[in-house]
Amino acid sequence: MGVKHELELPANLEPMTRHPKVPGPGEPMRVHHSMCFGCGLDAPVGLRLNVTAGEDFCVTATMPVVDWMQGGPGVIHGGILSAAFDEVMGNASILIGVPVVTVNLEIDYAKPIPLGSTLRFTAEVLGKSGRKVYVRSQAYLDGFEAPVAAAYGIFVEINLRKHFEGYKEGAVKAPQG
Ligand SMILES: CCCCCCCCCCCCCCCC(=O)SCCNC(=O)CCNC(=O)[C@H](O)C(C)(C)COP(=O)(O)OP(=O)(O)OC[C@H]1O[C@@H](n2cnc3c(N)ncnc32)[C@H](O)[C@@H]1OP(=O)(O)O
Repeated sequence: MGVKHELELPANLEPMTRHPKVPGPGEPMRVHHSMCFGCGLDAPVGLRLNVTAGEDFCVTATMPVVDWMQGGPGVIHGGILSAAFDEVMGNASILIGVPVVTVNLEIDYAKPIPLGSTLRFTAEVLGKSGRKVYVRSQAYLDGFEAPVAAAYGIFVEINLRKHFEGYKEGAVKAPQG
């Protein structure tokens, strides 16, 4: 069946501006947390996604599909792909300069994705309405014609300090030295 679904966007989308301090097109997005499962370089197990800023409200990313990501024999686990979409779309939201967390994630899985392949992602912020940020992402194996999977996410703006208050004591710290 392939990628079939569209996110219903509200009518009252607000104009967005790209934050002046985010990386320019072609530059790497900054790791938001070194122990993050999605992008952190110190995380003991993680996707270590490399996300690159694009034009306007777009990012791209690549992810090698390695053996520990296996779900069915020889192919990626759907939850791993979902986590990758979450991370890539969260990074796209950074371009409009608001700290967000995911509240809703929808995925279309169109083709099995073999271990040993490299996934390429595109993601773009479609709009903002109040605290809600609407994002879409697609994943490709060869070229950019037919996506092998696609995702829509709704992210909600948070007050970073307040949101994580009470959880930081339990945070896993990066190894020293
Ligand atoms: C790792 C994190 C680092 C963060 C640093 C920032 C760096 C930038 C990102 C980098 C990349 C990260 C990528 C991974 C990101 C995750 O994976 S985050 C982890 C998973 N997500 C969570 O843990 C979020 C858990 N949820 C919550 O804490 C609370 O629901 C929230 C998000 C604080 C919202 O609660 P609230 O402040 O009480 O607000 P509430 O009125 O309930 O909702 C606000 C609006 O959202 C709407 N909404 C709420 N839930 C839903 C829903 N499920 N569906 C649709 N709409 C909804 C409400 O209807 C409301 O709409 P309006 O009435 O304003 O029109």
